Amino acid sequence: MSVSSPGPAPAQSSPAIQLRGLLRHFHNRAGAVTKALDGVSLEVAQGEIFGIVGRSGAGKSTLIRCVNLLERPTQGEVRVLGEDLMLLDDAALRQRRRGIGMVFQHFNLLSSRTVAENVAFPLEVAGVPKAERTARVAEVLGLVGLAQKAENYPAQLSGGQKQRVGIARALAPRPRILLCDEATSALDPETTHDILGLIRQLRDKLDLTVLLITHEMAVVKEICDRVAVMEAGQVLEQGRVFDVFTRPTHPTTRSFIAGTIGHSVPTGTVARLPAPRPGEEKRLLQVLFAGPNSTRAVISEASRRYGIDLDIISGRIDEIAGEPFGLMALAAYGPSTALDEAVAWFEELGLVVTPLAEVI
Ligand SMILES: Nc1ncnc2c1ncn2[C@@H]1O[C@H](COP(=O)(O)OP(=O)(O)OP(=O)(O)O)[C@@H](O)[C@H]1O
Repeated sequence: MSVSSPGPAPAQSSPAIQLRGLLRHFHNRAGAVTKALDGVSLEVAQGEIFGIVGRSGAGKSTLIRCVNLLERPTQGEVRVLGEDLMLLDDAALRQRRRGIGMVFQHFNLLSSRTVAENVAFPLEVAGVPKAERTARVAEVLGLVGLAQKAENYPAQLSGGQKQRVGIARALAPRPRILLCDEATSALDPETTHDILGLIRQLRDKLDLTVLLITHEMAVVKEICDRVAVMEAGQVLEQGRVFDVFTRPTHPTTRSFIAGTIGHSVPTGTVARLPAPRPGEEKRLLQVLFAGPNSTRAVISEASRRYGIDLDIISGRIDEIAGEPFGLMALAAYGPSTALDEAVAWFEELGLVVTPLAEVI
């Protein structure tokens, strides 16, 4: 048995992963049903890093486990590299799973084995001859920057190093697809950044397709090309990360994003803002803008059109995958209806307006 790429070569145009109408229902003893997946459809293109984000219980783990059929959907279609996995017998499925590597939150390393032995494990299971195994282990440990640690035991490694071993083990059988199940959730922010950087590098170098699940929008912002936002077993929205961040359509997405790119406005500044005049209101707003509309021009025009005052409290430019977007905190003063009209006009122009209280 060799470690050459498992499974049939895909047609170039077919998506790496296609999920259609997935249902996964769990029945408890009392007869109640949990719809962990309630009609999920999505496609991940070859070479893409696709994120699934959602709160605890949204159905993310169930979904990612359906991709290699560790979890069998109650209904729906799971296609990987164009092939319907649900139609395969056990032996064929075991073989295809070698083409789908998996990385776990808690690394799942065997403590009694060295780093090299952990990485060799899936190759042993696949019956790869020893010499070939040794060469491949050295190669993947080099890829993840752990060549010097081959003879160490997991207990001698930091969390980030353990995850590098987890990634090397997943890559040893030369998968085309890498599933990452909260791969950085047990790591500190700096190590998270390193591991995400490594995953991106490996995607580029090995032409991998990566599907990751996370509860952190910051992870999505840092590494993903596209994202699906999940809640209660359903996909609320999906699209390019830049579009979902700058034009979220669902309140859950907005609240996820708010926590990630939200404003920090000094409380003293807010406290010093003047009170509204009688018959007027004061609203503190965050305005997110991307694309052709310059905010400064939009803000002065809104003042003129609606007879309101708009004071800029703070502003900054952020970016996702090199594409810039602006964030501005505004204090808006005027009659309630005029403020409503101005906000509606901003939104018509494609700006995303959120009460500042929701983002600080
Ligand atoms: N084996 C199971 N038996 C019964 N219910 C389950 C099972 N696995 C998951 N569930 C339920 O399905 C729903 C989705 O769970 P899932 O673990 O997929 O969510 P998640 O988004 O990954 O959350 P977390 O991040 O907390 O793992 C939850 O309500 C969970 O309790």
